[in-house]
Amino acid sequence: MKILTAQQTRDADAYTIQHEPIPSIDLMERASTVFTDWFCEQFPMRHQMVHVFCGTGNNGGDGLAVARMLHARKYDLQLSICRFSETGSEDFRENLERLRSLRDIEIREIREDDPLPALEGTAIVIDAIFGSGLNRPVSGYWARLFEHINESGAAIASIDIPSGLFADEASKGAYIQADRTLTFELPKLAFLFPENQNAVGNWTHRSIGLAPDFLEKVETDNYYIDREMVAGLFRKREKFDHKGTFGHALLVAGSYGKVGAAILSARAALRSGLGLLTIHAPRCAYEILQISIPEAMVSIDRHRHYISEWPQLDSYDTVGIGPGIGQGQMTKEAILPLIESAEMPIVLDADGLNILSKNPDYFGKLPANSILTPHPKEFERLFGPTENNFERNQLQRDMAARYGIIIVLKGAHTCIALPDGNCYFNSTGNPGMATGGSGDVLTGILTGLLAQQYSAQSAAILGVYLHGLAGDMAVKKLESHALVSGDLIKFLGKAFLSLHADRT
Ligand SMILES: NC(=O)C1=CN([C@@H]2O[C@H](COP(=O)(O)OP(=O)(O)OC[C@H]3O[C@@H](n4cnc5c(N)ncnc54)[C@H](O)[C@@H]3O)[C@@H](O)[C@H]2O)[C@H](O)CC1
Ligand SMILES: [K+]
Repeated sequence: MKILTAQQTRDADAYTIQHEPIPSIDLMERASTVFTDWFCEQFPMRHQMVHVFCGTGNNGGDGLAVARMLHARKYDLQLSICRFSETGSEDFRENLERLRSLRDIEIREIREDDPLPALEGTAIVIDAIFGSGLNRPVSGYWARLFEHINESGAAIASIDIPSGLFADEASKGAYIQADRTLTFELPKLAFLFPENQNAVGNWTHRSIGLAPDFLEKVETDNYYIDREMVAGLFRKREKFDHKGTFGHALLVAGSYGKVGAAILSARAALRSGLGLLTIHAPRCAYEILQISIPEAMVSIDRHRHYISEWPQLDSYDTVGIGPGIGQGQMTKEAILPLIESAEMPIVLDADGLNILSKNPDYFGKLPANSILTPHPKEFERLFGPTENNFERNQLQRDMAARYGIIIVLKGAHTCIALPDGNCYFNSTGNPGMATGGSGDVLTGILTGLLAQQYSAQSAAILGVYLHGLAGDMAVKKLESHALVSGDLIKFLGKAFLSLHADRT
């Protein structure tokens, strides 16, 4: 699914009006009906007061239409228009007329420096003040109004985007802190960054029927990973496939006290359909690995506690490096030449990344299309600090392009930056997965998929999605406090199965 900029959304809007064709007031009516239906599902109780705050642009027009629709559905309403402009957009004015003709909804107007309106903590606020047309940060009196609404204790539902938030750049002014947001047609980039989590709350998107041919053609470099995209990447096994078809991976993992990371990663690799797995680990891990993962072969380092060498790479389709290896001098001296000698895309995680970050001259030696999986702190160590998530996203994109690698920045919406400049944001996963070993599991999945000859791009998108999906399935059975990373491996099979269902 594509992510569009505010300008592209306006273009989609205009194209739909012209080519469907549909009068713009009717498109607003359609959008408002979509919001109203969603709102009634979210807040089915009709005894709470609903206070609709409207601006004077088209987002405000939506708010007026929604008020009319909720009135017809017997909700108790109060309505306030924030008078930024005396005229307002054409569709705003038309909806104001329609609402006035009902006569039984009181329409209050708020002008700059008026006393702030009374707002009950038990009310529900519908935020229709600014939409995607916001063109400067909100400050002064209107910022105080936003603060008043945010602090009222009322539940807040935003139409399209929380007012004051920019859809595709960092937000500097005041913004509404919604509990829930329904956005029209496609997700907005700002929703995917953690700094905006307290603005968008629990968000969802629904189609308002914007022109499919426009959405098909419009060019973007941002995508939201959905089931359809992933089902298209996933390959089913054929009758005459054998273990040789599914590749042989080498996993370089573990050190004294961190053999568990190697186990988690190895199990995840095997559960993602890998043909053969060899784990290269220090001597202290030998019995532990042989007993806990009978499916894997073990290549033993001459050092008892740390990795200090690596096996010949000729017989492997890929190498996963990092889980639990530590950052000792010996390990560094083994890992850096390993990176340099690999001729196929590899997966680099955890201490593998930390070693790399201290040796930036090795960035350029990474095999093309290698997958790096930093969390935000590791990303910062690798590529430096940034002011906000939009800047960090740009840096991620630039680094992926410069070094011809895939950077998987882990987070609530893990972002996969490809060498071609495109970014894919994940839609699966939950806070229960923020637990030790979760990253080791992802490394295993990615290594397993790469060895099976998925392209590095497909492996990254499919692997990240499956990892989150397994977490979503696990959390339904276990609740997020109780989830441990080993559970992700247990639910990988179910996650694969659900993709099967989409392919048949
Ligand atoms: N595109 C769609 O798919 C549809 C969108 N709809 C809704 O329309 C809004 C976008 O409406 P637009 O009129 O372009 O913008 P806003 O309502 O956000 O209002 C902008 C309005 O306010 C002025 N302004 C901007 N920033 C500030 C500020 N900081 N302080 C004061 N005034 C400001 C600006 O000059 C404009 O006049 C979209 O989000 C949807 O909700 C349609 O209903 C249907 C399809
Ligand atoms: K809004």
